[in-house]
Amino acid sequence: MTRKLVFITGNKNKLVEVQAILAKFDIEVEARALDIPEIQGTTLEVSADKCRRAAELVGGPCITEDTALAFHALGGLPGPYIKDFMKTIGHSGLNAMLTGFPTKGATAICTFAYSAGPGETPQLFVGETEGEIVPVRGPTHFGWDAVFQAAGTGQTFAEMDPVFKNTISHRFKALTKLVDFLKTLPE
Ligand SMILES: O=c1nc[nH]c2c1ncn2[C@H]1C[C@H](O)[C@@H](COP(=O)(O)OP(=O)(O)OP(=O)(O)O)O1
Ligand SMILES: [Mg+2]
Repeated sequence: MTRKLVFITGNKNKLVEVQAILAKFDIEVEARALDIPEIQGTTLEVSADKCRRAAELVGGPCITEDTALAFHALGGLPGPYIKDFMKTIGHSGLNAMLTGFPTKGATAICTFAYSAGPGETPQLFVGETEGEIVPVRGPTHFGWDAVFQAAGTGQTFAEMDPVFKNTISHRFKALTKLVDFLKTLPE
């Protein structure tokens, strides 16, 4: 039976990837384009709080997702604050931040959260993909895709066939964990 999930996100590119990945698991995604306020804290704290607020807003079960980009040379920053960094300093700024540091290594971290409804503690599912920050290569329409070269591929996420990105990405890895969890719930 096809399962339906309500996904609260203001990001159309995320939605496209989530729908493509979950279609393979026979899960239909109903999107609500709400921009949920995000607190400061660890990626886990930000993710759990975002989902708690989303469940209150929609009044039922839902999923949310928070994406972080952790630079190894900077102790994991910008982490969950990558969106503000992108907006403020852009692709070249992300490269410039690492000038003089011995490693350009970065971890893309995706944290999905599932809440069974208002007042229900969100369950978290984390996926990570290793890579490094490189000068822009490929289309620039999705966040930092064009400056993140995934380890072992020689390609930035932006250069890749989207179908391939969806088999190695932080998002794919987190979603497989969410799918395993959903299988334990009644239909
Ligand atoms: O696979 C990705 N490849 C490249 N860039 C990405 C990816 N996934 C998220 N991103 C960007 C979007 C935003 O600049 C930041 C995460 O912030 P984040 O708060 O999780 O996303 P968002 O505010 O755009 O949407 P949402 O309404 O789901 O919170 O990293
Ligand atoms: Mg956000």
